[in-house]
Amino acid sequence: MISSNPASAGDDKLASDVKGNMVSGNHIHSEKVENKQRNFQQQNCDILLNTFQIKKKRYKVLLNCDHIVWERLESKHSSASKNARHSEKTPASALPVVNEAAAQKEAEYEREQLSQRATYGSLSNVVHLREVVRVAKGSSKSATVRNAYQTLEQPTREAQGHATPTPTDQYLSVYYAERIVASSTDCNRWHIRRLTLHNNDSYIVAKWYENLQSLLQRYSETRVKRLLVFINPYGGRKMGLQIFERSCKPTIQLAGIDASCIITQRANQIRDILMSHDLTPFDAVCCVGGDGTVAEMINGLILRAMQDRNVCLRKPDDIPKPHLPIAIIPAGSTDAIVYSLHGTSDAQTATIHMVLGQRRGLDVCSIRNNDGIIRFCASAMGYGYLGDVAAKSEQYRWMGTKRYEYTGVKAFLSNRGYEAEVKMLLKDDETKGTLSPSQGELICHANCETCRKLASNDIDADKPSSSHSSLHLQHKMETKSTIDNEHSRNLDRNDSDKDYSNKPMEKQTQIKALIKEDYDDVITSDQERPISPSSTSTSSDNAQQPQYLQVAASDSQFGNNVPKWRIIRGEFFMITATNITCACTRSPNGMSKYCHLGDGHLDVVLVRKTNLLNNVRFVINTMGRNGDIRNLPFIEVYRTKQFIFKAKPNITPQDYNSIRGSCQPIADSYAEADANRPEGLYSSWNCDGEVINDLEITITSHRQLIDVFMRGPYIYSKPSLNNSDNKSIFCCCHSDT
Ligand SMILES: Nc1ncnc2c1ncn2[C@@H]1O[C@H](COP(=O)(O)OP(=O)(O)OP(=O)(O)O)[C@@H](O)[C@H]1O
Repeated sequence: MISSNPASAGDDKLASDVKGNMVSGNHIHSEKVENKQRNFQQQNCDILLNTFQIKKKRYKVLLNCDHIVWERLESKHSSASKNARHSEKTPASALPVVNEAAAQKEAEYEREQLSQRATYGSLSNVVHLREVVRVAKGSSKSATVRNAYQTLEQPTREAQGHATPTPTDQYLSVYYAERIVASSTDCNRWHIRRLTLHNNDSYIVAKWYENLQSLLQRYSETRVKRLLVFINPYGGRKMGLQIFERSCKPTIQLAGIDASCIITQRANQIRDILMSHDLTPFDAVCCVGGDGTVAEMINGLILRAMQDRNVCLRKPDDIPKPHLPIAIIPAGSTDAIVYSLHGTSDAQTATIHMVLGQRRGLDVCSIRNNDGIIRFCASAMGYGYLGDVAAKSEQYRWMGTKRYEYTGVKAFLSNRGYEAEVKMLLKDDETKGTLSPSQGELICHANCETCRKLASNDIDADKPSSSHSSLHLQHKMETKSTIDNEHSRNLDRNDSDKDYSNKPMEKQTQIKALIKEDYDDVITSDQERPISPSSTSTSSDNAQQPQYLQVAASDSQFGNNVPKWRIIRGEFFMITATNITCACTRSPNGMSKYCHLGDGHLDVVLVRKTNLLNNVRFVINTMGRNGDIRNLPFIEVYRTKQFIFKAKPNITPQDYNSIRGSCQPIADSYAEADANRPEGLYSSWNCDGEVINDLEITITSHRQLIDVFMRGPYIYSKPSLNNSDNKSIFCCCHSDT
């Protein structure tokens, strides 16, 4: 049904679009209009077209199944000149972008979304109903605002069987979320806007209100109604409560969400509450805090799901997915999880993603020692530099966020490298070593296809390492590694003396020598393996690629693309396994720019022990927007589902028993545990900001184990300088890099 205001219907493009009778100008595509009409019929929804006043100007306003569209009513002359001005603007797609492939994908999606706008005309304002938070009516503008913030939506009198009263309201307010594209570097913040429509005919206002309410019902299933909120008043600048009051509460009220808030009194209280209380009244859990608080919430929900299904908490056969989705409001010191999910650590943006109800699965890692699962981790696990920072920073919490800078510098200067062995389960195409971004690597973004794809042919790596398949592989690997131990130890010793600083080829050859590959039954040294003609190409591009990548290419030609264990030993400045990019305001690209939120893989970043200047290069490249650590010769990046870490491979059982153990950083026992450690020999693991002192751990990625209210970051699209990859490395010591 089309209801239109007879006074002005049919005289402008908007009306002709809707009716689909005429096609005028470049903006209207008859096919699209037909499709739209078909959709309308299928969904049996009314189309409303009326003239309203918006800020005392007359607008033609259209409501169809998905969109509210409004277009200024004005003289043809001024409209034509505006159109001309508009067409002069440079299209966004013409701008060069940093990650072209990813930005192109995102642009495609945006175009799809905006195709509606093209159908309506370039001067139309369009809001998708998916972004509408609330609709309210009233006899005045202020009355609509008052009504919008009222908590309960009373059922209409009609629904209760009473006769409908004569409508009197002449104002209608639509509250919707809008992404702010303030600049190329700042395109991920959202805010709430209000569109107030005025019409003297209160029947029209009532009709619009009813239609909007019924169309919004479509989204009600995915939107939160009853929310459990944990507020950590202790994290970050101790502003959790204020952030919630100022940035979240108004939006939560506007969305009509019934929120129950708990202010935490101690560490681990969130986990304990989630594991012991009845959660059935809630349909989502939210935390206001930093990464440690998020980790607590995720651990609590996963352990609760395991407990509810009577799964062994230490050695489960399978890890069940919690049924409650989570929302995260940033109020910590780093807020890397929120930044990686939304591309910003703006609290209102995080709240908007929660109230709009769009969710995506987030990978979570389990961390195990010999006794079973220690904890689950959602962001990053770091040994070496990051571990030292976490271990030392807690005692300086009184410094606030500055504690990371202070302990960061201390840990940086005192890092002499840590001996370790890493075993990873890799497929050939997951061996990224120094794979350059130009080779088609996509940044995870809103509507990311990599995360949507189902990994149907993957090994069952979501099963814990205690499951049969993993144990089998692990056992074989252990046997091989014992045979091979002596030889590799010699190599490792040599390796620690080497300088990788500016010799990529030499470094690649050394790395190649350090990698042992396990083809289930046979250990084949790189030298013995066939090199295909393509891998011996003399092109300069290929010459820059690591040798073991070339070997990997030859494997796939032999059809051997099953995951294999690879062992890497050496001395490292830092070993990091990232679940997300780990971006934050200080490091907008994060530790692993190309890590995906829901692909079931970890990015393992190995930073070899080199010299102080190279460590500085690494830090500068991690912090810069244009830097890419993968181009640095002493860094290797791998993508794996599971990896096993051993500190100092020749550790004795006595050493191990005296050192191992994990604790919360806030606990008093922390200092005690640290005091037992031999100075400078071992680092700790930093898992979501918590310290783990175990020296042998297995980390497994579990694909999309928890649902989070998010869309993923939108791609940063600053015009590039068309630099080659290497040019984007910042170096403090070489003018050419
Ligand atoms: N009332 C409280 N008193 C003391 N500790 C608390 C309290 N509530 C929560 N905690 C603990 O505080 C720890 C630190 O909080 P959180 O991680 O949120 O802040 P942060 O460390 O400043 O931020 P980030 O992790 O982003 O750097 C958490 O591990 C949590 O268990």
